[in-house]
Amino acid sequence: MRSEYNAKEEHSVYAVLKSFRPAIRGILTASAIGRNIKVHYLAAIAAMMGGLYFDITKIEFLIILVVIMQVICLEMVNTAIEKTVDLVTSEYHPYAKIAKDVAAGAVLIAAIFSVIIGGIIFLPYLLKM
Ligand SMILES: Nc1ncnc2c1ncn2[C@@H]1O[C@H](COP(=O)(O)OP(=O)(O)OP(=O)(O)O)[C@@H](O)[C@H]1O
Repeated sequence: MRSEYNAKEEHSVYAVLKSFRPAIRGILTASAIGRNIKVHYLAAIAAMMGGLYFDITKIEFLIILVVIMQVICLEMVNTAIEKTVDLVTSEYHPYAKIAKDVAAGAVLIAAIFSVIIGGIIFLPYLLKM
């Protein structure tokens, strides 16, 4: 009976809303401590304003939004991995190096592709000016 009651509590709307709190705290913390994420935010704002200015199509705008979401989420995961590695060791360790380098590499790949995708979308509009 007791476990059934707990399950109900855990699945209540309040419990679901409460579970958002650490997630929102994570977004704010990553925004405050991350240097690169601020650059991503600026690029995201510029891309969205460019999209509005050039009146790009709905599909193009959706692609821009997906790319923005991808880069920002990867940057946050990168920060989480960096902090986890720092928590585990402050000593030099080859595995720590691999973990941090691979996480940073994932962000770099996403950022490079976002520039390419941005170029493919915006270049025709820029050339028409
Ligand atoms: N404990 C460690 N062992 C081995 N190499 C490490 C270790 N910590 C960091 N490194 C190396 O140094 C690089 C930079 O790590 P650092 O933690 O300073 O991250 P960062 O990229 O400068 O990010 P930020 O400045 O946002 O913290 C890593 O990519 C990795 O190659």
